Amino acid sequence: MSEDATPVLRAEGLVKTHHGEGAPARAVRGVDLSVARGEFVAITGPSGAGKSTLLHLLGGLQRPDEGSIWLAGRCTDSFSEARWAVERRKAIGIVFQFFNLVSNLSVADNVELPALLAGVPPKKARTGREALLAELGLDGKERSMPGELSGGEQQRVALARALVNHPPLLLADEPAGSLDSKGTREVMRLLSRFHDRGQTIVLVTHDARLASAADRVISFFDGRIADDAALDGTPSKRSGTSGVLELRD
Ligand SMILES: Nc1ncnc2c1ncn2[C@@H]1O[C@H](COP(=O)(O)OP(=O)(O)OP(=O)(O)O)[C@@H](O)[C@H]1O
Repeated sequence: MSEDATPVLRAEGLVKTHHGEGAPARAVRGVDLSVARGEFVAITGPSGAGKSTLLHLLGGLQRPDEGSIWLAGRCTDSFSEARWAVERRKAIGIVFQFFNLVSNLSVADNVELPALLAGVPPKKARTGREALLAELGLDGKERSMPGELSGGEQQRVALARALVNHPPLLLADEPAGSLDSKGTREVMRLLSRFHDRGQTIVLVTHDARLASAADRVISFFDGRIADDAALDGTPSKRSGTSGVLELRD
């Protein structure tokens, strides 16, 4: 297999049960998934289906009870927490619903931090930060603190932070979930723009309209993939009826 044909992300047999106060929640019940370089995959489904848990497993933020994950062909089974942290810094950008910016760091420092932690020389980190913030319409906000920005602006800072190390994979967990309709449109437009330039994206959303920005939509239900369809009309391997029309209606 040539290097380009190696999936950016592959998962096999993922299972995850949460043990909280109440009954155990079987959030992910056996997921196989392969994401090719340059794909924009949306994972959509109802609240509680297990979407966020799946994304957390894919980004190494939680460990599966069973199953394996490969990043660019490298099996992560033996990764320590520290190794996963390094991978997230270099190979995986993540944006969350509530931005997760460091509140006592400026916009500039929030975006530069992952680059500096990855060993990028300060001058190069600054150049990268400046280019991304300009691209995301945030030049002039470098010295602002996150709390001084609108939700949409904070999410754009989070996007800049996620992309500053040019990770092969971007994971997005309900990135528009706490934004108004203008902020939602903006985030989706930006995700589409980065995808057009080759960024591989896995987006989790309960909103089927947002999912239609992707070129492949996975319907997630009760911890399992119920349907997996490319939006170019390619028939689903998992069901006789494509989920595309339902999602676009
Ligand atoms: N840390 C946790 N401890 C206990 N149960 C959890 C935990 N995280 C998630 N769950 C449970 O696991 C199931 C799946 O949750 P998850 O957040 O993955 O679903 P989701 O599809 O992302 O939902 P939503 O769209 O509402 O965010 C739910 O029953 C949830 O209550």
